[in-house]
This record gives sequence, C-alpha cells and structure tokens, in this order.
Amino acid sequence: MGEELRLLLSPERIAERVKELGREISQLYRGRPLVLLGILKGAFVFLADLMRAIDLPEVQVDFIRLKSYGFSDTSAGEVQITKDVELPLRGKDVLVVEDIVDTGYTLAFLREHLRTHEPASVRFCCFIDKAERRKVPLELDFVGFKIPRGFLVGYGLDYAERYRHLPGVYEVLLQK
Ligand SMILES: O=P(O)(O)OC[C@H]1O[C@H](OP(=O)(O)OP(=O)(O)O)[C@H](O)[C@@H]1O
Ligand code: HPA
Repeated sequence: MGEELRLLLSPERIAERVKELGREISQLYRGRPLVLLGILKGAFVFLADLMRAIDLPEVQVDFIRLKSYGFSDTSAGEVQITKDVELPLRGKDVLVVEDIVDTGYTLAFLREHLRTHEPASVRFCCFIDKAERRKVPLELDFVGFKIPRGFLVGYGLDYAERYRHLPGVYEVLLQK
C-alpha cells in the first residue's frame, strides 16, 4: 500500500502565518519573559520558526516529549512522558507550542502535568487545529490553521515517522 500526498499549505503560506503568530504572541507577553515549551517530536519545526518571529526581551526554550500515537494513525487516548521539562517553570509564563491538536488528549494531559510545576500562566499555541475531532474540551490561545479532516504530514508532522522534513503540509491519500 502506497501513499499519495496532496499539498494543503505551501511553505510561503506557513511562513506568513508564523510571522503573524509571532507578532500576536509578542504583543500579549510584551516586556515579560516567556518560556516556550515545545512538544517533541512534531513541534520542533514550528517552534524553530516561531521563536524567531517573536520579539521579546527574554525567551527561553524547553521541550517535553509526549507520545500518544505510536506507529498508527489513531489515538490510543493514552499519553506518556518520555522526556520531562528541564527548565524551572515555577512562576513563569509558559507558552506550550504544539504541531497539531486532534483529540486533545495530549494537551489535556500536559495541562494537568504542568500544574505540578506551578507556572504563573500556561497558554497553548498550535500550528494546526483539527477542532472537529476533539474528544476533550480545550481552549487554544493561538492557532495557525484550522484543518478539519485528513491525515496531515510535513512541517514536523509524520506518518509512521516519515515526511517530517517536508517544508509544506500535505494530506496523505491512502491508495489500496
Ligand atoms: O490531540 P491528540 O489526539 O492528542 O493528538 C496530537 C498529538 O499527536 C501527535 O503526536 P505523536 O504522539 O504522534 O508524537 P510525535 O510528535 O512524536 O509525532 C501530535 O504531534 C500531537 O502531539
Ligand atoms: O493528521 C495528523 N498527522 C500527524 N500526526 C497527527 N496526530 C494527530 N493527527 C495527526
């Protein structure tokens, strides 16, 4: 079984939107230090671009590694931490940076987990929101694009660990 890819977001369109998000984030946190917390693996590409679009005096970056999907394309509803946060988050403004929100299990789990770190605030920035597929309620503070359906790859997103390196976002069309 092979796959065909259909382009949904070009690198140019992504770059433009990431710049806008950077401006919105810089406005909201104006003059305050910020911790960007990326969720590995998928968010590293988005985070790398987003951090350079943010104009703030002090930005720190950390990563947490959460796994929920393994090698299939459906959520198991179970989330595991395989690498925890390393920076102290106590009293800090934390902006979680995620590539895609689907069922919402991953961010709902992280929201609870971060409470134990006692940050001053936690907000969520996701590159793609698949809101129609949500299983748990979540408020997202910054959203790059809303794409209701399809399995998406590229710009950090994978299908069985492939296609993360593609500079655009594509829908995977499965062929029998
Ligand atoms: O809203 P949800 O249904 O929880 O799904 C979204 C999560 O699923 C994917 O991660 P995955 O576990 O595949 O890990 P990866 O980032 O290493 O690809 C994606 O990167 C999100 O973190
Ligand atoms: O569409 C998707 N693509 C890649 N990873 C994902 N995790 C949830 N939805 C997706």
